[in-house]
Amino acid sequence: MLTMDDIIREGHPTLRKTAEEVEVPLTSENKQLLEKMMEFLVHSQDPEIAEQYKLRPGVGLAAPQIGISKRMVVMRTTDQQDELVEYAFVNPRIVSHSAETTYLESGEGCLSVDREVSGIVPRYARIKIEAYDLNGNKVVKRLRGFLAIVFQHELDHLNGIMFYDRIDENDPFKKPLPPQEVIKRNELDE
Ligand SMILES: COc1ccccc1NC(=O)N[C@H](C(=O)N(CC(=O)NO)CC1CCCC1)C(C)(C)C
Ligand SMILES: [Zn+2]
Repeated sequence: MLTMDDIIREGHPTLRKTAEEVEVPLTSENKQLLEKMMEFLVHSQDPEIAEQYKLRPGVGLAAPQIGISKRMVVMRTTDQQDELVEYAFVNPRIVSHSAETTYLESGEGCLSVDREVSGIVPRYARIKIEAYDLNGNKVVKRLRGFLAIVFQHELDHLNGIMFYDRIDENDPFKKPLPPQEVIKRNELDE
């Protein structure tokens, strides 16, 4: 089983690489890898196992975080109907997104970052994504809320981006402007 020892931490070069596309349908090796990543999230959300192995409560994990530079991510959290959702995505991408942005009031953390980095991490509020699932089937989904944030956080890992890269260092707690306010400002300029 995967434990925190298998998760590489900031400073490891693999976290800054662009991960490679994965051949679909998945080889059994890549399928097993994706299943082990999902198993980590399940374990990390099980009070007994998480306590025993000192696992941080994970809601998402990208393959580069276990040192494997492949475009594969897993997510396990509750959706807006408070239903448990588990996603294993291969070659995921955002095909369209809202102009509106969202962010976690409390900021973000990362399984690969052993320190607090405070500040607002702007994310698209709503996204339409395409990916392949464990069985190589094409998936098209619309995500919003926390799920959309987790997806964007994991997708960044496939492109060598860490959450704190997105915090405005000059004004870490600047709230991203909703687009309608931006439009009003432009009208004033004319
Ligand atoms: C069961 O756990 C929860 C239940 C309800 C709300 C939140 C959580 N857990 C998390 O947000 N967990 C974070 C997480 O897994 N990640 C994923 C990660 O580091 N992926 O690379 C960081 C999150 C920050 C924003 C989205 C994902 C860590 C870095 C704090 C472990
Ligand atoms: Zn992370």
